[in-house]
Amino acid sequence: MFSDKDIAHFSKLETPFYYYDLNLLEQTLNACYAAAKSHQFHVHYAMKANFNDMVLNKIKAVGFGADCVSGGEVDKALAVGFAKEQVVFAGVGKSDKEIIDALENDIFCFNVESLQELEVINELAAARQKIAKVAIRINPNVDAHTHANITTGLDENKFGINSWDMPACAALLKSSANLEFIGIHFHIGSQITNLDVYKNLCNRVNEFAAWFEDHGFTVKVLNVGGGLGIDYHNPNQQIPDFTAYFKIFADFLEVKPYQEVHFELGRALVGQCASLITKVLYVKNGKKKNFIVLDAGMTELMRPALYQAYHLIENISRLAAQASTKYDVVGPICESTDCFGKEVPLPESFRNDLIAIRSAGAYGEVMASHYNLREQVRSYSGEEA
Ligand SMILES: Cc1ncc(COP(=O)(O)O)c(C=O)c1O
Ligand SMILES: N[C@@H](CCCC[NH3+])C(=O)O
Repeated sequence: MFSDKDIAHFSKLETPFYYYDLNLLEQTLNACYAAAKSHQFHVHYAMKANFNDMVLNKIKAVGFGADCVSGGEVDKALAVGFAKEQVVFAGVGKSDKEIIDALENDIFCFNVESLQELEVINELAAARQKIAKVAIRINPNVDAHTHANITTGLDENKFGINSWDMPACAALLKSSANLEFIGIHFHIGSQITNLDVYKNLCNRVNEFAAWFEDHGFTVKVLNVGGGLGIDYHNPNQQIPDFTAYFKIFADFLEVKPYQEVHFELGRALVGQCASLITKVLYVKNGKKKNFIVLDAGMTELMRPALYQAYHLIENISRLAAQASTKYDVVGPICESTDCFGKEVPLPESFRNDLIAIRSAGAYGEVMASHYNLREQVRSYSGEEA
């Protein structure tokens, strides 16, 4: 929800830009931290969701670790001051250079996604007289019941090591002198709103942890990934129910006294704290359709074009007016999928009206591109208002 002061401030800034509500971010982080702490759970923030400096600084200050998916993210996490013991490196395609840099930086662990990657990390660690801590990312074949394009834990997905490869994985771990097995890792998908799927995940985590322990390994870390969704239809009910989320794991995971439970939340922490603020360039009233053409497009926020994702769209120049007209709200990019919403009910809208596209804090600014040689999208926070 924007105050009159916010909107007056926006009208002085060049659009389009991401606007971050850092107070809301802080409240969300504190709620998550407290809920996790009550079960002694550890959270590594999934940096891929948003690596804007303003956001990362708040997250680091609360005390979360960083879950990184590229050498660039590892470097950034260390540069903004996350402790190396709190940096985890995941990803299905780590390059040799990225692995070497992470080894040199002595990060906490690698979440390993294939048998070949285990061999490569062992070789690269041996060449440097290092011991690499590894957690095995297991593909548990659990359906996250989310959009197919953001499901990661089914047999047909590219992520993780499949259950039938566990004997080979155990053998490799035993024969690899430069690997230290610390635990198991899972991530079944993103924007999960049906919390019941996490019960299925917990059952699989329990089975795999028992399997590794039966085969002579000590499983110190149970990393269950992230994926908690947000309510894109109600951006003003902003803080996800972290208590209910963590309670599922507290109730259904079998945790031994020497084990730690790790989470990698992204979207739930940052999703509601930003909006993309854009301006109406043109209004086109056709016979079949009315169009609003914005100065932001899929180059600034790709989710609708990529996953037909819903984001609430508001004309914040006319908040008091009735939503009397239906518009297709589109961007300036030369692609027909460059559309933020079809038949969106809005007040009658005019050139230069400010439009807010809500819930854009996660996978928004970080997925922006230069397609059509667009300028890099700007960002501001309420602290500058
Ligand atoms: C391995 C891993 N961990 C954590 C996340 C964070 O997911 P989310 O933003 O849905 O919490 C992702 C992205 O889906 C991921 O691939
Ligand atoms: N980028 C996706 C989520 C993918 C999560 C990364 N594993 C989104 O915008 O919803």
